[in-house]
Amino acid sequence: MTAIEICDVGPRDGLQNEPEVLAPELRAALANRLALTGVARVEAASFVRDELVPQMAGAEQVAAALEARDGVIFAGLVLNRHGYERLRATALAEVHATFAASETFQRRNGGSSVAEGLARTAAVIAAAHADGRRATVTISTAFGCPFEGRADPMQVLDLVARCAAADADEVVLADTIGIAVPTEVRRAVERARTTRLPVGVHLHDTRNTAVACALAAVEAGATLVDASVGGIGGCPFAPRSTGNVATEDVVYALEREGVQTGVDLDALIRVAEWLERTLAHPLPGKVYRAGSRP
Ligand SMILES: CC(C)C(=O)C(=O)O
Repeated sequence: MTAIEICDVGPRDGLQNEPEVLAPELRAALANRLALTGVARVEAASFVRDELVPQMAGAEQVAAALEARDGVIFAGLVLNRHGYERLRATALAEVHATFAASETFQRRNGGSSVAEGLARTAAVIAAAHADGRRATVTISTAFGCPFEGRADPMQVLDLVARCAAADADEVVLADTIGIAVPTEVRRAVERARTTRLPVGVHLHDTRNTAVACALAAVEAGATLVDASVGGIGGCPFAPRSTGNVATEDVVYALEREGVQTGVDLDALIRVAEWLERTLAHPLPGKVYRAGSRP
């Protein structure tokens, strides 16, 4: 049986698009609940400027309120060395450095060119390794950009190769605007694996293709799937973007297809129910409403 890792990005990518700003303690409570469900990793915080993403303010307080648990890695997202310096002062074991494949998106989201985003990422990887931390690189808009359209698969492969040359521990291909279909994802994962880096995918369900894309990615050898409990999320810098694929929807499909995720689906559904009460609105995910079985 294949086994893969699930990274729940709900406390970061999910909550960053909620109209209500949750206090750091509540965001940490979500991460701690997720850590009890068997997910391998939780992306708990984002070390970005408060004025750009107010929902992520107080990342240090989130990190301080996390409860360490065997077998679960808590990670934080950064865009540059400044973000990494903030993360460095915390106990987070893994950094997720990110830049975009598209020039326009990288300019809006990261304030730089793609080349500069890559250089910043390389600097984060070096600093993280010097501190004994794992460094994953997430390439956003790896399938398409809201401003430039479809991504060039060969340009994305070149970026993956550059991440490998910069000694990344893993690369994650992000479908920021939920535009990909399974065949594209399968080919992108296969190409990225030629660099010998472990490859993950980060999927948004904007066009209802994300669960199928996750299955295709795993068939192609992806070892990590990012997803968000309840399917919350979006991107403050991508017009009309919607949530990440719901973690419980992906776990249901993968497990039924014989892929081990290590996640207790019923426990995860209880977290989605708690989140629905906390946010006081229904979440986009399907399985938490339908239940894990008839
Ligand atoms: C910023 C990145 C990591 C992201 O969340 C996305 O591309 O969806």
